[in-house]
Amino acid sequence: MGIELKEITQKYGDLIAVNNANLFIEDGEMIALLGPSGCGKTTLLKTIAGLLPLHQGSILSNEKDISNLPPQARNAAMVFQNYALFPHMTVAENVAYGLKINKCALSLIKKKVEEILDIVELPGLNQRKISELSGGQQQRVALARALVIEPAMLLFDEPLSNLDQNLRVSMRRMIRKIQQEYRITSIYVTHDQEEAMSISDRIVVMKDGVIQQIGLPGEVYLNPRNRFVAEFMGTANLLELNEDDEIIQLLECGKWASSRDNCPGGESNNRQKRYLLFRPEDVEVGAEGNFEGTVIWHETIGSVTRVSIDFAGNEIIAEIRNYYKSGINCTIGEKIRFNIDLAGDGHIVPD
Ligand SMILES: Nc1ncnc2c1ncn2[C@@H]1O[C@H](COP(=O)(O)OP(=O)(O)OP(=O)(O)O)[C@@H](O)[C@H]1O
Repeated sequence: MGIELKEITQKYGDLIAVNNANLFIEDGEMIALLGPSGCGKTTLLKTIAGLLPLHQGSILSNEKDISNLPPQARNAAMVFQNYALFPHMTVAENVAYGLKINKCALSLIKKKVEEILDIVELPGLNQRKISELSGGQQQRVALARALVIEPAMLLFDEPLSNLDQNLRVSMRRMIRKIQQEYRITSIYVTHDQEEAMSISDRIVVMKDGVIQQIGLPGEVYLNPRNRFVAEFMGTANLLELNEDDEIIQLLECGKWASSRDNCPGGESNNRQKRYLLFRPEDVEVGAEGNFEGTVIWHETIGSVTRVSIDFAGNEIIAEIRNYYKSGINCTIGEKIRFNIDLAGDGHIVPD
């Protein structure tokens, strides 16, 4: 089911929680709503679910206006951070709940519950009480309960926030696999850019109630529309440009200078601050580097080492792969040489 949000504005009293949101979600697509706490993600999700009355705008589902339909008529299922399960009921009773409400035959309920528990990899736990399950298992039950009613739309509100890192990774793979297999149109709210990138077809980045950018994960990462998106999507090296683009001259990068008219930031108003953006993986540390800076700090986690370099008063973060085998020596306070690869996806971004 395709969903279209048209000029949605939501308010709590005087506070504008969502400001003129426009978005088209394709049938079977998984969209991540990404942004910091308080930016309006949950408000937008609840609005789509019908849990909040619409202040302004409209919601279309397969071109039919559903703006005023009650939640139960929208054929949507929600999965929340806090699982929202009935603790005194068994796993099977929790999963069967929606089917019972829909007055399904008992034999069908039993079959469906077993099938769905298999899909979320919880076979054989039908009779366990919710309180006897781990957090990860409880979230799988919540997912099973959402899936079992075969919704046209799945809405996730930070469903993995309570789980540890390893479980989050395995759960998000499971969610993505099921979502793709059954092609359920889905919206996934998160403040974690890594989760958004890994789970979705497209990402919608929000700030202060306003959609900042909509795009494929790679697009939003490589070509952020502004400084906020650049920083929210991962570590960003941002060198502020003065009116003469002094830093570009300093970098002596003709290729970059000639490509900058093609990027959105390149056309921005001159009075607005503008930055040259590149990511840590675009900085190549090595003795033959054209530039020199001073090491401020460095840390190694697994195979990746991050080095912070003071470069003409700007802090640049570089990434070194296999530092221990690389022969590169990072010592705090010592000079280090590096190159910056702007040829591919370096960009000028406005504030
Ligand atoms: N019921 C409410 N009454 C008044 N203000 C609210 C209500 N719910 C949310 N808000 C405010 O609306 C804004 C958007 O909140 P919302 O919960 O949609 O953000 P969010 O991006 O989902 O945040 P989080 O990631 O912390 O859940 C915030 O400023 C919040 O304080």
